[in-house]
Amino acid sequence: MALAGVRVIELAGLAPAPFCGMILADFGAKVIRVDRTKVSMALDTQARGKKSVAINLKTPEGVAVLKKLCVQSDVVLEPYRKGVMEKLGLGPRELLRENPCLIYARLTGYGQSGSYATAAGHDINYLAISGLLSRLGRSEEKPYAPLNLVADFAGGGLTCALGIVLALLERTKSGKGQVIDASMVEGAAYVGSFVWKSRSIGMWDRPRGQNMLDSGAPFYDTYQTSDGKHMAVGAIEPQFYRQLLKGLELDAAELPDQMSFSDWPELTKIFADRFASKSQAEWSQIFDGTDACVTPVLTFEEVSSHPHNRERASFIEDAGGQESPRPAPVLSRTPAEPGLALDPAIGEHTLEVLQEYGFKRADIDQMLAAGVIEGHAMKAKL
Ligand SMILES: C[C@H](CCC[C@@H](C)[C@H]1CC[C@H]2[C@@H]3[C@H](O)C[C@@H]4C[C@H](O)CC[C@]4(C)[C@H]3C[C@H](O)[C@]12C)C(=O)SCCNC(=O)CCNC(=O)[C@H](O)C(C)(C)COP(=O)(O)OP(=O)(O)OC[C@H]1O[C@@H](n2cnc3c(N)ncnc32)[C@H](O)[C@@H]1OP(=O)(O)O
Repeated sequence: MALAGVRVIELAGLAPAPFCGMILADFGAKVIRVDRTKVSMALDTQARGKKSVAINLKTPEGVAVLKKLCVQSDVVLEPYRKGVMEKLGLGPRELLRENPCLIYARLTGYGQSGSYATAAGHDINYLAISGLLSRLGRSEEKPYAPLNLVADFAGGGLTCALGIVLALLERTKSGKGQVIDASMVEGAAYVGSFVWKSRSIGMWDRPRGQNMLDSGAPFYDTYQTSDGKHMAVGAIEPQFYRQLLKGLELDAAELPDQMSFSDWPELTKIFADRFASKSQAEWSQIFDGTDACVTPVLTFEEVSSHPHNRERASFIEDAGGQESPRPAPVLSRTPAEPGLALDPAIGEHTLEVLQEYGFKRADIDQMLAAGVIEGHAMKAKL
């Protein structure tokens, strides 16, 4: 796999950093998640392929353990509020002094500087400060956050993973590590570059929800079908729009022009009436195999059995029978091989990992007795 041999220490976080760690693990990195002690349940639902060690970082011994892990690793990924790692004595200065090759990735909402740097926040706040949230939502309605996909995952976890891979690539030339300041505000804004830069061609001149790609246009929207399901329509180009009209059995000569903004609400009603006259399956049959850019809106229960997804094996099932998306993109020679085992329990691999990183069994036992580390597998054996 592409990242085979890369060792990553991931400090346990809420959602974006776990996703970043999962991407690295999917593509072959050895990812060790550092959990807190005295925690019964892992909040990391993105733990595929990771190992877990539980260390109490509020003890000097715990800090020393983490340092020793980081000295032998390529990447440390931390998801805490600015200043938390420094308070623990685990800031970049300390860790890079001991391991100058270390890539120190800091994934936060607001970044490591600026007046919001130490403020708590979540996806919706970062999206708001990026400017993007102001553009999301239907006409005459308040802004709407599309799940926590944009800041947490696209602008956060994924962008941070890109930063880590770039730093690993650069390190092959310089031999040096570096610090990555991944701000979800900036990552989200960057993901939104198209919106920013396509203002120059008038793409966003109209209020929220009245533009071509933000649910303003009748040919770029979803429509309810007679069975209460939905179809997605993305017939932008004239040749595809003609096919949409053909499928809907509408005559272009009797309709307003496709690009007549003022007629879009009327055209939307006409399309909505048509879509409401047949079931999703009937519309799928009509549009499948055409270039009308019309597809059924599938539920999570339906996606893996849709012929296209099934043919590409786009979804995988883990040992617990839970489905999830296959890692993307697909590399021809060194594709990802996602682990299918159940997610690790907190501290499941403490003993195994510490021994692998050179800790003596007697020292491990001592730290275990003192509550510096915890290991469930270890407990079972004792
Ligand atoms: C929208 C998403 C968030 C969705 C997440 C949800 C899936 C989950 C959120 C709440 C969960 C529920 C809840 O916990 C209650 C139940 C718990 C139960 O166990 C399970 C069910 C629950 C219902 C549970 C279910 C779900 O999991 C939830 C619903 C996001 O937007 S995520 C993005 C968030 N933002 C960031 O990540 C940006 C960077 N981080 C931060 O800004 C802050 O970390 C943050 C997120 C604001 C949290 O601030 P907080 O004050 O809590 O922490 P920090 O200031 O960062 O400090 C961390 C302290 O912890 C110490 N520490 C860390 N590791 C260790 C260790 N190994 N040992 C000892 N101590 C450790 C560290 O030293 C810090 O201590 P100090 O405060 O003393 O400095």
